[in-house]
Amino acid sequence: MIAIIGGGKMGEALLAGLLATGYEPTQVLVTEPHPDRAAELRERYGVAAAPLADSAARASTLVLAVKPQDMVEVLDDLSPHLKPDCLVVSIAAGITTALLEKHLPADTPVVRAMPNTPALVGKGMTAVAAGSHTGDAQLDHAESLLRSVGDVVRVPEHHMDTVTALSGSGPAYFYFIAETMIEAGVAMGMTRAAARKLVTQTITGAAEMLADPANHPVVLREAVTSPGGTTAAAVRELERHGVRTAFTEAIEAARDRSRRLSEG
Ligand SMILES: NC(=O)C1=CN([C@@H]2O[C@H](COP(=O)(O)OP(=O)(O)OC[C@H]3O[C@@H](n4cnc5c(N)ncnc54)[C@H](O)[C@@H]3O)[C@@H](O)[C@H]2O)C=CC1
Ligand SMILES: O=C(O)[C@@H]1CCC=N1
Repeated sequence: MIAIIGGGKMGEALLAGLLATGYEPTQVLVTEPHPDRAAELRERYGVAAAPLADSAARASTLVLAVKPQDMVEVLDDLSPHLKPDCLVVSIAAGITTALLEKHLPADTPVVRAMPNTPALVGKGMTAVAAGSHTGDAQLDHAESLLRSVGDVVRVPEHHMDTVTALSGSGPAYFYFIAETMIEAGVAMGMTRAAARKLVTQTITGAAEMLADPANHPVVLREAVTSPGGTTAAAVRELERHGVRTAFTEAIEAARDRSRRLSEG
């Protein structure tokens, strides 16, 4: 039995992914304090909602999908009820395996994971790191659960705040760029629908080319940049406005925020 604690955006994405890859609704429990939301998940997926103590007592794997700020309270509440040898997987930004272990029974195997919202369409990118009592088989199990919503890589835990800043928050950066490009098209007189179509297909196509490891981003950009042409004019403006530095500092800010989230 798997229990998902927190039926928000990411909890639902994981729930949908598990069911889509062969788990039965009877094998999954959800703990969600908002009754309307719990009812919605029950109706949409046919899974049972359970109080935290029941989920902790029945599940052999717990997936913690609550906000980092709620994590310590949730750990303290579930800890006395936890089934022996239960694997605890947290997807919360910034919450270290050391913090999880401190608030769980001694020797509890934990995995810290960082997915992203494209998990909702099966195209997530998740990084995982094991805690100090987690064996290979348990990490494999966590990885296979998360593979139900996309790709998974293993990283040393000291990289998890950087992962959070790159791929965890990353979709928001691309939406920010998309929004800006669409509005630029609208400002130049295009309909929003037409600008959106152009921008969306451009991002999709560019992402597919970038996915081939043989294609370096600089080489791809050079191929678009005709001598004396339009792209060179655009890139010169991006450099003049310090967009490269802005992105680097934005990603550093996300990493630093992730680091601070463990401090409460
Ligand atoms: N949204 C994102 O792009 C990503 C979020 N995360 C992490 O996933 C976690 C959840 O994020 P979202 O799904 O975006 O948030 P959300 O706010 O949509 O979901 C959190 C859910 O937890 C529930 N909850 C609150 N207290 C609870 C308790 N005591 N017991 C059980 N459930 C409780 C809330 O009612 C809510 O439905 C966070 O820790 C976040 O850092 C990780 C990767 C990406
Ligand atoms: O913004 C956040 O804190 C969460 C973690 C990564 C993406 N969203």
